[in-house]
Amino acid sequence: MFLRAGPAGLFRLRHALRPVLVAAMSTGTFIVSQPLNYRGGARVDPVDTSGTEKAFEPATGRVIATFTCSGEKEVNLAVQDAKAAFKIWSQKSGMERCRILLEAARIIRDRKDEIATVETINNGKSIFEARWDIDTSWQCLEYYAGLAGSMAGEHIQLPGGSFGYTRREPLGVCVGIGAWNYPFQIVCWKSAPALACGNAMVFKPSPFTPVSTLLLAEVYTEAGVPPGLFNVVQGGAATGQFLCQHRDVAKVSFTGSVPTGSKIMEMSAKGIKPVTLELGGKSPLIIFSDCDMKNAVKGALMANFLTQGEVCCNGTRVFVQKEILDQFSEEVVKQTQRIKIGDPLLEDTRMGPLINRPHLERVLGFVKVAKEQGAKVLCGGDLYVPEDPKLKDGYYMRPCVLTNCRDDMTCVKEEIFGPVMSILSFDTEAEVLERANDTTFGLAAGVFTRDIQRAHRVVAELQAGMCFINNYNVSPVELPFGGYKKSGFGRENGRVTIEYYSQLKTVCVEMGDVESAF
Ligand SMILES: NC(=O)C1=CN([C@@H]2O[C@H](COP(=O)(O)OP(=O)(O)OC[C@H]3O[C@@H](n4cnc5c(N)ncnc54)[C@H](O)[C@@H]3O)[C@@H](O)[C@H]2O)C=CC1
Ligand SMILES: NCCCC(=O)O
Repeated sequence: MFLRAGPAGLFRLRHALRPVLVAAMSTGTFIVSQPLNYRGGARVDPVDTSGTEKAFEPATGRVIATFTCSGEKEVNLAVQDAKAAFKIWSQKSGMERCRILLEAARIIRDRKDEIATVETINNGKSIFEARWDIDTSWQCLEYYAGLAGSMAGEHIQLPGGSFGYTRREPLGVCVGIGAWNYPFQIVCWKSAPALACGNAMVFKPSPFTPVSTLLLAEVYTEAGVPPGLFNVVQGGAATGQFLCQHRDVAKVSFTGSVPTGSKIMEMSAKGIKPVTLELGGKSPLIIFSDCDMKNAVKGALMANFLTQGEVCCNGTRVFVQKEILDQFSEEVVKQTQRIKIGDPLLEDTRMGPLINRPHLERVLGFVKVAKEQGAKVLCGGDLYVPEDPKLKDGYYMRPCVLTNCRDDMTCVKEEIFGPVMSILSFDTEAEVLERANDTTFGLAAGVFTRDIQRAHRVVAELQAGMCFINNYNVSPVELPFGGYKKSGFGRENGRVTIEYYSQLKTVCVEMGDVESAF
């Protein structure tokens, strides 16, 4: 599918052909034949291996790429290239970095349809949604481009004309490790602040979704970052471990599950490396009886069914005040049954396939256990086989709404990471707050009410890093995103993320004589 990048003429030809290529990309046709590692400003095959992996098109179950996982030598080469590029990049002014990041944002905007199409093919989410993800990706680059030029330290006056100042300095080579649910957005949310602060990055995508990260690598090169500033190594746990344990890596930013996050923290602790951990969740969404019902129902769908429910911050525990339980459930079911499932590249599809067969079976298993434990299925929760024969081996299921749920059920306690909403009823504000917080996770939470005092009182009590009032799962890049408790720490997006990709140097300047104790 991708033409090889080579001389400038061929590069221009590829640009000219892009709209045609995008139009030609349909479900069941895409194959990746180029190398999937990126080092020194070009696609490369790894010099050594820690196994091979296959990437699939979830819509059809077809293999779209077979690739080599990077071994220790390849990881080392990527880190050394990043180290060399860091020397050049970290010496640039904030405004110079700003211009290059803005150019990268512009290229992503121009290539939005192509990147969204590749994302849809490899992840399974609908093209409609993938375009949203690409928007939040270039917006992130634009946002941090804006901050790059204004990063500064402080000047502090001291007695006798002496003074101090602080310098905000980059960390060095940062590692990013991503999950498969938002492949392009995740790599942008990590690399944009890292590069804006003057760091280099080596990124490892999930082996399930290796493809779109390469497009970002090419975009950065085209925008003018030094070769080696942004490198990609492919692979699974072994490759990730080589990265985390590498002595020249200054920081690890990880998105993924709690057990892997815990291992990453352990490895980083050995090297005293700072980590950002964006982990799982089991977030509460609280619907009070005075809510705007139409918006609350829309919010519940947004909180549960984007990306086939494979979203870490989903509000999967939907607490509904008893007075409106029946009306709310009826309306949610009606709207859920209208969701169009099928070929994710079709414009009117709103739910595509899950990421792979084992994950689909795992999610269906949760529904089965929920029924055994007494939950009632109001709709969905079963396999879906689209009529189109080319989709028959895809990983589809109908979105599921469960009611009669109790706090001790597996579907209410564990992260399902699929399109399964659990409805629970409640009586009072105090009761629902206690139940909402009764979890080891703390990524997100939401509340729907028309009572403004109650809305703020409730979010102040919720133990979650990302709270929504009268909406859910919107992702403005200006707002910090991250978890409490086992959902992790550190933040992505917003001004505060600068703190996680830079360090402060304090300089103390004596203007008089040294007052010595000796
Ligand atoms: N808080 C957030 O922003 C998000 C959290 N997640 C969470 O991620 C999970 C789903 O993603 P998965 O990819 O299945 O998670 P995962 O933890 O299995 O894998 C995540 C990444 O870590 C790598 N990895 C696995 N073992 C490793 C090791 N020992 N050392 C270094 N790297 C290793 C994987 O290859 C992959 O790139 C869910 O729990 C979900 O809630 C997903 C997206 C966003
Ligand atoms: N835009 C949603 C980010 C959350 C996630 O990566 O799961």
